[in-house]
Amino acid sequence: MKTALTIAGSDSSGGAGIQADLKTMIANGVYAMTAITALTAQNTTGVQGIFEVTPEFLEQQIDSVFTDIRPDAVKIGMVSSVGLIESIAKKLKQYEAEKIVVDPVMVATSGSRLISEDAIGALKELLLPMATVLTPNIPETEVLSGMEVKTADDMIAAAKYISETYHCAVLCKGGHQLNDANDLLYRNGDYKWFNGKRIDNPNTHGTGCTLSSAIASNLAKGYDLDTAVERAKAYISGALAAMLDLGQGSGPMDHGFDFRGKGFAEEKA
Ligand SMILES: Nc1ncnc2c1ncn2[C@@H]1O[C@H](COP(=O)(O)OP(=O)(O)OP(=O)(O)O)[C@@H](O)[C@H]1O
Ligand SMILES: Cc1ncc(CO)c(N)n1
Repeated sequence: MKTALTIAGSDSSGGAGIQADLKTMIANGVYAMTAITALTAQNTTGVQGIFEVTPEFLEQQIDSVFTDIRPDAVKIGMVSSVGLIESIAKKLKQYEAEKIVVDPVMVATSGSRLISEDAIGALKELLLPMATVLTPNIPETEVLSGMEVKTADDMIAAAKYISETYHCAVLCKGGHQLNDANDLLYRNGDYKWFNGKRIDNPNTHGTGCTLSSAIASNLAKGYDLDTAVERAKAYISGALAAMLDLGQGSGPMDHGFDFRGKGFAEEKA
């Protein structure tokens, strides 16, 4: 079985972060492992608290994983401080990790900030150049490029800048801000649109985490980047289309939609 590691923060409400990553990886057919950067006390209405692990303990978790079950792909999500970013960069270099998906998490869907200002510099300098693919949404694309993004052409210009500056492929997500389901992949001086069907669902907590984990899972299984993005978008469309409606804010998706109808969930219930 292929394996994937998520290095990210825990979301107590289960819709984003580590929990979304685990659910997504299982649903996409890989064995999932975790290195937790922080615990958040969080729900669909906001983030009530953040408790970071120390860089030393994050390194210990990454050591434990790589020295035993080597991940075929790695997804990096919420990393809120410079020390944690330095630890991840050091350890992934040491273990020569491959297929790294970086989701440059900055602000939760609920509007809460998940990274310190100085950590953005470290993210750019240390993690972006290691990424097989980077998955910013529009606001993150603006921060990373220093450009304003209001149109599809702006997305192309900003993704080109980020890709050329940090030498990585960039999947700029249209998301809730621009055209919902249409994402742009910029790579090696060329670009390609992945157009999804917009699903009319206000519950989008954790969409970014879910997409990046689904891409990492499919890269782990050996699919090329285009196919991995295609398959990840099909998975997220299914999870949104299941129309789960939980909580008082922007709720989570149904990560297990594909298990149902096969008798599995019902039999085990
Ligand atoms: N209503 C929708 N219908 C279909 N696909 C969607 C919809 N909203 C978002 N997506 C897709 O979900 C994926 C995640 O994009 P999005 O921009 O929402 O991420 P994000 O803003 O990083 O998420 P988060 O809210 O977790 O921070 C993208 O592939 C995007 O195209
Ligand atoms: C822990 C965590 N990571 C990422 C996000 C982004 O959606 C979130 N809300 N919480």
